[in-house]
Amino acid sequence: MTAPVLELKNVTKTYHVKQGLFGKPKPLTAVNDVSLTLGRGEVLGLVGESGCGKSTLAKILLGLEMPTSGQVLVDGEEINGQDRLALARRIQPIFQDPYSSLNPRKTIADIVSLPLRVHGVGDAASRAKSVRETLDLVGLPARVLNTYPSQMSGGQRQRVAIARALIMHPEIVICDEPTSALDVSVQSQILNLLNDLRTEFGLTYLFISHDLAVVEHLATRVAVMYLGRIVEEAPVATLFEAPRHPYGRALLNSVLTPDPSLGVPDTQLGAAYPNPIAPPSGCHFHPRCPFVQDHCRAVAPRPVPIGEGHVECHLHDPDSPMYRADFTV
Ligand SMILES: Nc1ncnc2c1ncn2[C@@H]1O[C@H](COP(=O)(O)OP(=O)(O)OP(=O)(O)O)[C@@H](O)[C@H]1O
Repeated sequence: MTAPVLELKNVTKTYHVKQGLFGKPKPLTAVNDVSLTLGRGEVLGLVGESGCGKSTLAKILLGLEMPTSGQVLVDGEEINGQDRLALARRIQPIFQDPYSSLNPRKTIADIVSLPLRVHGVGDAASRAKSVRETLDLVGLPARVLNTYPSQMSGGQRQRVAIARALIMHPEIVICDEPTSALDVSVQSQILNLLNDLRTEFGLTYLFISHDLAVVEHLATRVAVMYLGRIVEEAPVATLFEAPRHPYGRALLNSVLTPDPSLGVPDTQLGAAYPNPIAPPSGCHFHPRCPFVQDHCRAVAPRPVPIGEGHVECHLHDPDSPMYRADFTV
């Protein structure tokens, strides 16, 4: 891996959720002790079912949520509360639905120049020049400058969102399902654009997607998230050829729903996704795991380094009674 540009160390985010009108708030751990490292120029694909904590992780990286515990480091420097504005210059988001993430009352010129104005970068003339150059970069003509999001197609709107993200010259872009609201015919154009921009500017992406074909196409590494934890992380080829965690395999075998708005792969795992307020004992995946044994119900697995990644499963832990040296799923 190249020098790490972004590191998460034991990051946990716990919300307190009230159930019913008079219920006492109960802890819900949306992100649970996550450690991840992104090398410069890498694309880390983050996959998992709806509710597993992907967006919460993205919000923590964007400074929109503070972690309950753990550290976020950019270029080896820990980011804390006061650094959030500075962080926003280096980490920018592209969200799923460009229509709701773009202010319908603002012109494209206003939308794309907003980050420059918020951060007090340049004067009006230099900002206008940056906007024109950035729109050109994402394949939009200067004539769109004075139009509104409603006058554009979905693909054009996502290009505007990409321009807004890039105008600050960020190092890291958090792409949260950036193509799932788009027509299939437009998706590949946007993916190719993201890929070209990454190569040209040496960008690092965290790429959140439920679409494994997209992740395989774009990512260099993949992290599989389940109930707030990264249960498997590996280079993309390794994960797609031989997933080591039973959940990783289930995801790969999943039939993707034809309706992208659902954003949920059908894992065909039978048992329902667990309630994060009352997670299963031991290994959180045990109620759905085809390899479950009593040990899994009693003891939580620990992350075991394997190759250039890690996996959390007793079958891979040499210290576990379930260890099977030859196990692949
Ligand atoms: N502000 C909040 N307050 C309470 N619970 C929250 C909050 N935000 C998220 N959660 C809960 O945290 C868990 C993780 O949610 P999150 O949105 O991060 O998942 P996700 O994987 O991004 O799902 P999706 O793909 O549907 O967006 C869920 O159980 C969700 O209900």
